[in-house]
This record gives sequence, structure tokens and C-alpha cells, in this order.
Amino acid sequence: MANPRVMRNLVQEIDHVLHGSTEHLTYEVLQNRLPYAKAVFHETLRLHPPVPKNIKQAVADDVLPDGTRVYAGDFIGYSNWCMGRNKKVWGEDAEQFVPERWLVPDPENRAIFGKFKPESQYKFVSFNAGPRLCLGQQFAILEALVTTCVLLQRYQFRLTPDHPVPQVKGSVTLPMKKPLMATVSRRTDGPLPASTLVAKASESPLEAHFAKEP
Ligand code: HEM
Repeated sequence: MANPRVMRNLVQEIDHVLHGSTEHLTYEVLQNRLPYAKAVFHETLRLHPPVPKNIKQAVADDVLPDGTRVYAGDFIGYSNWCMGRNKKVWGEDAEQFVPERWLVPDPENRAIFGKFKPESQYKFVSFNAGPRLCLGQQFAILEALVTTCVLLQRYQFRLTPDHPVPQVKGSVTLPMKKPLMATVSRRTDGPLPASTLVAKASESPLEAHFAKEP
């Protein structure tokens, strides 16, 4: 809602793939045909991880990649909220909401927004990493995509005018301090026809994003 460009692209992808119906909302479609929606979900969790910090205990002596010694029994805390915003990890635009960072061109498929490119679980740690990776990760992604598709096919969401930047409370999870105030109205524009999609490759948001890269 705070990013009209992303919202427009998201609605266009959903309309283009699903044609205003939930009939085509299959597992295959959710996995492979909605790369932009998947990118928006991952970009949201990168900047707003529902588990924003964590603590682990070393089971054996070890040395971290930067040379720090760790001894069995030591506790190590880390903030994935900070990791998600770290420019050394995500680049200069780390604090910007840019779903395109999760997409690569897909010449075979010719999908308008390219192909979803997952990151290493040790870089994108919102679902933890390693042997104790979130067991529900794939389920959570599918659930989020289904909900996004169903809602955006039917409703339009707008932040109330002059909405302040939402603040979060410090907690084990990441609750908001105040409710997000929005206006929800039924969509009257119907599914956007494919002709309103990115007309020329040079106007593709994905290519525009890549064009910025050195
Ligand atoms: C956006 C949604 C979700 C996020 C961000 C998330 C994140 C996480 C994180 C960070 C952990 C690691 C906690 C730790 O041990 O330090 C975790 C563990 C786990 N999650 Fe999720 N989770 C999500 C949704 C789900 C769902 C929908 C399910 C089940 C259907 C689920 C099931 C589990 C289970 C069983 C574990 C424990 C895995 C283990 O310790 O081996 N999660 N999740």
C-alpha cells in the first residue's frame, strides 16, 4: 500500500495469471507462475522478519568465519532485522523495498517479471537456517500467496491519507505499536487486461532495476 508501483505490478501479475478467478490457483501456479508475488512476500520478510532476533547456544567449540572463537555452551544472539537491512549483505538499496532484487530474467518462460531467485538461507534468515530451518516455510509462502491473490483480485487497499510510518514494538515477534489504518473497497476495474501490462521490454520494472546496476 505504501508503494503504489509495487502494488500495481503485483495486481497486474495476479490478474494476468489468474484472469479474475480462483479456479487457476493451483499448487503449480503458486510455485512457478507468480514470481512477483513471491518476491514481494520475501522482500516483506527481509525488511520485517516476524522473528526479528534470536539466540543460539553453541554445542561445541568453534570459530566463526570472521575468526571469533566460540566455546561450547556460549550463547550468541543475532538480529535478523538488522541483517535484512545490512548494506554489506543486501547492497546500497538494502533499506528500500525492492522486490526486483529477488527476480532474474527468464527468457524461456517470458513471464513479465522474470523468475524468482531464492537466496541462501544463511543470507535470508527470516525462517532461521540450517537443521532447524522453519518446518512451515513452504506452507507459509503458499498461504501468503493464496491470501494475497484472493484479496487483491477482489479488493483495493489504500493507506489512510498522511498515515505515519508504522512503528514496531520490541518483542520476540514484531508486533506494530498502532494499527495500520487503511480503506478497503471492492475493485470495480475487473481483472486488468494483459494489454495494460508492461508494453515494452525496456519498460519492464525488472529490466529498469537491472539497468541501474553497474
Ligand atoms: C511467515 C511465517 C513464518 C515465519 C517467519 C517463521 C519463522 C520461523 C523461525 C525463525 C523459526 C526458528 C525458531 C528457532 O528455533 O530459533 C521457525 C521454526 C519453526 N516453524 Fe516457522 N515460521 C513461519 C511459519 C510457520 C508455519 C506456517 C508453520 C507450520 C505450519 C511453522 C512451523 C515451524 C516449526 C515446526 C518450527 C521448529 C523447527 C525446528 O526447530 O526444527 N512456521 N519458524
